[in-house]
This record gives sequence, C-alpha cells and structure tokens, in this order.
Amino acid sequence: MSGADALGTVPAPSWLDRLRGLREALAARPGFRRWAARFPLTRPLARRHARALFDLCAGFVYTQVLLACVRLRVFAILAEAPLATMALAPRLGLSAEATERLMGAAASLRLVARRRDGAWMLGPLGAAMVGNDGIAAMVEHHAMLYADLADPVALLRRPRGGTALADYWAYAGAEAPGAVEAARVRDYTALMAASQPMVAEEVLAAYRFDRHRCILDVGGGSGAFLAAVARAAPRSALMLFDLPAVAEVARERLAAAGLGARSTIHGGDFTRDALPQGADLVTLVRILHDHDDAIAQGLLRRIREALPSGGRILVAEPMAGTPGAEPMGEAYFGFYLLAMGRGRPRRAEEIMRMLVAAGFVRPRRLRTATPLLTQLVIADAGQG
Ligand SMILES: C[S@@+](CC[C@H](N)C(=O)[O-])C[C@H]1O[C@@H](n2cnc3c(N)ncnc32)[C@H](O)[C@@H]1O
Repeated sequence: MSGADALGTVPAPSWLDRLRGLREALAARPGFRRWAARFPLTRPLARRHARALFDLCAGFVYTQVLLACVRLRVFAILAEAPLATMALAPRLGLSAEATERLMGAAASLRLVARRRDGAWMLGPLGAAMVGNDGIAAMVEHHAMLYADLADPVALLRRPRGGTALADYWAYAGAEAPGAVEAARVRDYTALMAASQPMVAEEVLAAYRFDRHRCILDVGGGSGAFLAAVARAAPRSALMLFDLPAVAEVARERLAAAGLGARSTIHGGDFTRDALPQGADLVTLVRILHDHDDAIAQGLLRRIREALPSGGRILVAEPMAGTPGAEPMGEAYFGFYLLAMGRGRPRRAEEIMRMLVAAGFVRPRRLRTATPLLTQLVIADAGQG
C-alpha cells in the first residue's frame, strides 16, 4: 500500500518526488518529446526511452520467437555445429524463407548470430540455453500463462480461479490440498524438477549445509533440491515434506538416487498438519511466494514449532525489489501468481519481518550469484 490514508488523501510529496513529477510532466508533452529527440544532450536518453517502450510493446513477439526456437530445437542443433540456411531449414522442417525469417528475428534478439560466411551460430543468449532444460521447460510452460494473460484487465477484475494456471498448480485452489491426486501433481512436479538444478546451484554456492545434522525440505517436490544438498552434505540426514501424492514421487526418486536409507519422506498438508521434528535446518525453496499471507505466516510458525532452539530456517526464492531485476518480482511473479490465483512476490525485508513474527531471531540475507533466480534469507530459532 502507498502512504495514502483511508480516504485516499496523499501526504505532501518529497522534493525527489516533486522533481520526478516535473520531469514526467515534461516528458508527457509531445512537443517536448520531439525537441528532446533532436537536442544532442537529451537525444541518447530519448532514444533509450523510445527503445524501452518499444520493447514493452513488442515483448510478447520476442517471447514467441524464443518459443519457436525452443520447439524447433534451434539451440541444440546449432550447438552441434554452425549451419547455413539451406542446411538448417530441413533440420527445422521449415522452408528456407521461413528459416531466414526466424533466424533473422532470433539474431536481433542475440539468441543466434550470423557468421561472416552467412552460416548461423549460437548467440550469447542462445548459448546460455544449451543444456539448460529448466529454461526450455519454462518457455514451453509459459504458453499457459500467455493464454491466461490475454485479457489482463479481466484477470485483474475476476475472482480467483478458473485460469489454466490455477488448474495446473492443483494445490493453489484446492479445499483440501492433501487430497490432490497423483495425476494432478505430475506435470508441475516434473517442471519443478527440471528447473531446480539452477536454483540448487545458487543456494549451494551461498550456504554450507554440511554443518547441519538433519535437513528438512518443506514443499520439497520430487527431491531434486534435497538430492543436490545430499552431495554437499554427505553426512547429514535428509527429510522431505510435501503433499502425499508428491511425497510418493520423491520417495521413488530419492531411492533411485541411492538416497533411500538417508532420507525420510513425509506426506501431508503444511496448512493443517504438524511438521516432522528432528531437523536442525528447515529449507523452504520456492514455497512462500505461492501462498497468501495467512498461510505463509502459519507455515513459518509451524516450522518454528518443529525446530529445536538454535535450529535454523533458510528461505530461497525470487523476491520482489531485486536490484537490477525489479520487473522479475512485481511484474512477472506478480502477474504469474495472479493467474495462479494465490500468493504474491515479497521483498526480502518483508520475509524477514514475517520470520520475526513467527518467533525466529537474527533474520539476515545471504548473497547469491544470480539474485534474479533466487535470493536467500536465513534466521535462527531462538530460545523457547
Ligand atoms: C513451486 S513448488 C516448489 C518445489 C520445490 N521446493 C522446488 O523448488 O523445486 C511448491 C511445492 O510445494 C508443495 N505444496 C504446496 N502446497 C502444499 C501443502 N499445503 N502442503 C504440502 N506441500 C505443499 C507442492 O506440492 C510443490 O511441490
């Protein structure tokens, strides 16, 4: 909420807001914009703004270019070897003309690049997608979000639910999440497992897990994160808690990874059931933002109850207000979770306040290499 009171009266603006107001009032005048676009000192800024605004208007087209590249396996094909249009076209199942059209668009987005001899090679962004099944899976998954966002005003006005994403994330609107059937958790659990390695890499580089005797991953999905933790903390016992249908998948996956003897799997509903005791570290990876405040706060309280004094909680998820990646929080996750029908992105400071309200002490942030992917907050279970 803003600083406005219940009647909507806004307090006097700060001098900085006054300056901003003046600048935007000028920019809102077409005559000033025409002048700024020609005047040498303001021209670079005017061009940057025009480009940023164009990118906002056209972003959905860029996304579809990326989707076409993913569906046609362009990056995997060019990772084998650069190819000329005539050789690439049959691999993509496109005409030479359509291949040129797609590659030209992808080159302008730095997904691919044209060599001096005319052959197509990977561009810097396409290269970053090679071998990263998690990004490709998210690009495919976005087809659903794209459909839900077709009429954003209607989405903002309608009651929750009735969207493709609310149906996909079966727990989001369920009266009794614990009763959600296996068939309804399969797809999201596979998507989470595919995108988990990039998150686990960030978290493991930022925090030492081998100082803990027993680690409980709440909402641990199929165990992809716990399996990565197991390698970094070979002597720690492992516990996972998730909905019963997901817990079954985790049991099989961890057993197949040779971690059956080290891990205990618990099926349940963390909005109602007590969490298992015995861990000195509880991890919550990509969980809190999926839930409204009351559920999220209740979950933190349950975790505090399950931890001994001196135990610790680690929260890892993309957070609002990430410097340099602000649209990822408020715009992307804000609207993704709106379509899903539950939850909201929170700032690290807000999560720290919630942790204190749940009885944790010394909440603090840990630095990650790519805050866009995940930020980290830890806190300790105080006495009592
Ligand atoms: C977004 S996924 C994250 C999975 C995993 N932590 C990861 O990062 O890959 C959220 C997880 O929370 C689980 N979950 C949601 N609501 C739950 C509830 N009420 N009780 C137990 N688990 C729940 C889901 O089944 C899902 O596995």
